Amino acid sequence: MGCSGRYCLLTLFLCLVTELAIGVRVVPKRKKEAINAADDQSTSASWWQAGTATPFRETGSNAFSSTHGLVQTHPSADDPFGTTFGGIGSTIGPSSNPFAKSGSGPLSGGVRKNPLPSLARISNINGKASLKHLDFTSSATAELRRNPALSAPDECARACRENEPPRICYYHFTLEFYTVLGAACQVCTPNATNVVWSHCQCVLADGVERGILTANRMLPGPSIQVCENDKVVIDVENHMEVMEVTIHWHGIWQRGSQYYDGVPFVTQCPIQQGNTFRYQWQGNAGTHFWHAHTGLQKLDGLYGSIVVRQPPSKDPNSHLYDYDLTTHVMLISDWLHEDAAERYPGRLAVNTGQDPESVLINGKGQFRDPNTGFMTNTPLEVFTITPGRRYRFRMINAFASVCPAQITFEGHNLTVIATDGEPVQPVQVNTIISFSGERYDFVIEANNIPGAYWIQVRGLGECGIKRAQQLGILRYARGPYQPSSLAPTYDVGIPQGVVMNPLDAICDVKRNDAVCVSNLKSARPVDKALLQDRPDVKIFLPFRFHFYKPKDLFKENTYRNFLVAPGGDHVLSLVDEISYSAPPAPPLSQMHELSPDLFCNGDNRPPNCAVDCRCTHMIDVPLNSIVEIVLVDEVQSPNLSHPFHLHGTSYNVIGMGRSPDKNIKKINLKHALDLDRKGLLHRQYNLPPHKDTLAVPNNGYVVLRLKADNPGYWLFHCHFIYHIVIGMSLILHIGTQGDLPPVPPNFPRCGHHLPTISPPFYPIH
Ligand SMILES: CC(=O)NCCc1ccc(O)c(O)c1
Repeated sequence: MGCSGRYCLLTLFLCLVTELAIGVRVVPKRKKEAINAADDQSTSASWWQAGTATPFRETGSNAFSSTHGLVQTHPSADDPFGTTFGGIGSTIGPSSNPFAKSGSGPLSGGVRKNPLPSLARISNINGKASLKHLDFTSSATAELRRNPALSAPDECARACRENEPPRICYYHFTLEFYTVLGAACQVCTPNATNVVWSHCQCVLADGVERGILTANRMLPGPSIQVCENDKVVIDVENHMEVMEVTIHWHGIWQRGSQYYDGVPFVTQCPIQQGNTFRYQWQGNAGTHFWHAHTGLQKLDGLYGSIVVRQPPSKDPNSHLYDYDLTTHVMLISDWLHEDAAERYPGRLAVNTGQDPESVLINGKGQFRDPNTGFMTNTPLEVFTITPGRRYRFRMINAFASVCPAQITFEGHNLTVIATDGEPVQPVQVNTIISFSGERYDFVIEANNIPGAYWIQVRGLGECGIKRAQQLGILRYARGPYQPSSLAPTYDVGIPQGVVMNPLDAICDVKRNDAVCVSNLKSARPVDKALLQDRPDVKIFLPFRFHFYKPKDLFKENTYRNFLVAPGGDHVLSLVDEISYSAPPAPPLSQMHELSPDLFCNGDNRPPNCAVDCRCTHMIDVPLNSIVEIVLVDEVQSPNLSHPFHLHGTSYNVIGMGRSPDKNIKKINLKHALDLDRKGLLHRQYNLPPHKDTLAVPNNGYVVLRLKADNPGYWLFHCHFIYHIVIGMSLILHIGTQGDLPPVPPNFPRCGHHLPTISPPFYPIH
């Protein structure tokens, strides 16, 4: 079968190129009927169907590439090469801040008075309106007007300089129920120069219509890009009907701002519908991201990037790149074509399991309907580079499902220089495998023949079943927009070469085909105290699933939560034989009101706690103690490696691997303890890398160390979203109540209301 008319089945890769130009219609959710419906509407061509004489794709400044693209106009003070990314910003004038008061202060607009060319090449951040935010709602406007100390998002996304005073960067997120391919997509018509107006509220995703959740009607939501020492203020206005929410700032340590970590019923009460909650924190440097931490909302669209930049002098790897552009942030996410809640607890017949249909790169992509072969024609993400230059890319794995993601750039090596925000000694690889919650920063040198090259993101593990993948384009400025090679398919991908983060977890031998996370070396000093032989506290944490027999689960008057895994098993998550359940109010702000009986851990199990023990799993460690955590994978499901994320601080990866004992088919706590006693747990103390999210190899273990110097209640959990909701979490409680900053004034409260039952007002007959 080949191409039939505009469509093609098997020779999709050939047609991808032509499809972009001729505009194939979108594949809607309900397969057959809906495609016919789309056929009926095809006479009124939508603007993303680039069937016009001057397809917007040719300009490089359409709405989609404009937030992440690069055009050759409007050279700025910071951009000696004239390769500034203009896009939207270049169309709406010189100032990013529509409220800019000319003359003085942080609101004085985007024109820099004292450019520092020596820094420009390192951090080529254009101070103009390059970041799409759509957050100038009346309340955001009012706040910026009211408070002249605040800087707007585009003023904060800038080159960072050593002696520059910090800014207060203000963001406003409006959270709503929203739609992919809603009517906004008919309103955002490109103008004569093919530039879509800056407040376009069209969300395209992979071209498949569905209801979603958004912040400021964008996918991903607004990007927070600031300099180290800036203060970041985000007003989160929740307009999601009948939904509570919290936002977690993944990778931000929240030192001194413990109350703004965004964990429901741990650090705050969730934000009710109609309420606004003001988060404020100062970020540690690095590539991070924000996402909803309540329920499954993250998977429905509530996420966005955070970049905290530093002056080049503070980054040990700054000599390795020329540009660190706001547009070269690469957030990858997995994507369903229905609400995430459709898969929880999970179905038995259709749409079983929790595996995504699709993958997005910065919220963009195309989708090939496996039943029809039809492909959507929505735009792919394009990253533009200039020949000879070296670019820092900041990749964020915002996946929510269990699939690892593999990212490969055709014709280009990747030099990994940081992970989870922390610098590492550079290593050159060809492909990076990452897990939910991880970040990898890498340098790409534009040293190939100027042209366009494919970027491929493949979902591995369970995603291999549906062959979920996505493509993007790495484009040389002034070159063609379309790669000359065939589009890589799931099965015939870009050659993989050296792998960062191999799934086989063979990390204790020298090899030249792969680099394990535990082989990375920190590029900043590691606290000596962390590397002592005996940590102050040593915690072994095995984790697994409890498999329910339906007759035990569906008993009269019992309502235990569970997940229907892809194979139909009904499972509950256990860490150290405990399934985490949230307390009714946050211990951080309302500890004195919570019954001590709520809390438990491996040494203090509630009386009569059964095989599916549920309580608020909390482990106390003294402030400033050196803590070692050994995570042991007792899940024993092939293909599944669980990434554990720690809030409040990073840890150092001392070791990872599998049992050296070939007779041991499955590792468990007892065996790991045994290995440790014999000194056979792999540990290495030479500059172990800092991370905050790390996959425990399947049938293996990891050894982590941290200094417990940030007091608070910090969630430590598997970052797979469906595993969080079935209890694969615990609280690492560092220090005591007295070590905490005071509860902010008027901090929202929550909890049960169970007064004594009062006597009736009127006599009962
Ligand atoms: C035999 C077995 O281990 N089955 C469970 C596997 C599983 C459990 C939970 C998930 O989310 C998942 O994707 C897969």
